[in-house]
Amino acid sequence: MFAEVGRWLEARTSLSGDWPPEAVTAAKGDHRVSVVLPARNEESTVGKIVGRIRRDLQERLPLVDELVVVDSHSHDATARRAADAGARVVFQNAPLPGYGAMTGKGDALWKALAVTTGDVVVFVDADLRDFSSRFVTGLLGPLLSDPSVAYVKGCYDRPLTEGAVSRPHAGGRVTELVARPLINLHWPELAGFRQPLAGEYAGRRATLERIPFVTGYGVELGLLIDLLGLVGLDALAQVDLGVRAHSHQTLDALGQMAAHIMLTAWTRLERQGRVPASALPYHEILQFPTAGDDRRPRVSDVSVHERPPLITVPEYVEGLRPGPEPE
Ligand SMILES: O=c1ccn([C@@H]2O[C@H](COP(=O)(O)OP(=O)(O)O[C@H]3O[C@H](CO)[C@@H](O)[C@H](O)[C@H]3O)[C@@H](O)[C@H]2O)c(=O)[nH]1
Ligand SMILES: O=C(O)[C@H](O)COP(=O)(O)O
Repeated sequence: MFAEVGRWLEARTSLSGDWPPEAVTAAKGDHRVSVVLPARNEESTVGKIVGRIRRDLQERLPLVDELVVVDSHSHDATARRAADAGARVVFQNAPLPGYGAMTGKGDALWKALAVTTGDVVVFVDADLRDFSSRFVTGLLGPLLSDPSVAYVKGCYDRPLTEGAVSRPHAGGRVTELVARPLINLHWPELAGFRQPLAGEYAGRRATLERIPFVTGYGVELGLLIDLLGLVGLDALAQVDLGVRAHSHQTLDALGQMAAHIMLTAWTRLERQGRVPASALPYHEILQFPTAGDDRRPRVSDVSVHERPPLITVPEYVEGLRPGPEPE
């Protein structure tokens, strides 16, 4: 099995430096490129990322046609910062109102896919602290230059930064302790993805609209597993984007994220007939808070919900794409 992974790594891994922005722009041809940033309370970073993409990939080079920030129920100035920097802001509940309101990152991405128009869509997290537009050009390189590639995932080194101290390679705790072991045990073909939970990836609309989106943090794992089934490993690629620094969540929040990842894996095992539907895991977890004064156990709902493939949504197929109305 790992021989196949080795062959794939050799054939399908590149470096962002392999894809100079000018060459990627030249390869764009008739493609239309949308960039989407899902953002929940990211007022401190979203404007800088949008501004960088605008300057480098819209004003200096004609690479990005559409730049959208999905405001994912923020309580801060995320929407204003994003709009001021030049993005079109879509509130998560606005598109496809007939499908009910939901929360979560995966739901934000599904809504973004519904309202954007690019045939190639790039997703970038809005909490990146050292964003470079090479993240976008690196992800676009393989897609725009090779029609057999359907989806490109970013990978990088991940420091763990606490205050002034930054430990190289110590970040990505859910990735290393949960996601990668799960993938190796159940979908070893995907073991070559260094950062399976990376929020930076790009895909062809024609592919993305054919798969479901888990609404919460399971979205990345769900996409990888479902894409493997839909298009096969050779249509997937990864690009090394260098180093990625972001704002870290609390250990308690990461525990909930880990549960989302495990439940998402379970839904795929069940769908693939590898575990019985009757063995549905419990959907709540009890945690002992690791921060603050109140250390009493707390229960969190970690249920995993899902949006259907957009190609099955009549309003989407008929092109009735709602605009960015306020929530
Ligand atoms: O309800 C939400 C939660 C998060 N986000 C945004 O999604 C991005 C990533 O969220 P974050 O909470 O920073 O996730 P991480 O702790 O960085 O988690 C990693 O692992 C997750 C699980 O796979 C992935 O979704 C993330 O992209 C990846 O960076 C950020 O722009 C958030 O603002 C939303 O839009 N809506
Ligand atoms: O991707 C992950 O594993 C989680 O987002 C945790 O990342 P961190 O350990 O860098 O906070």
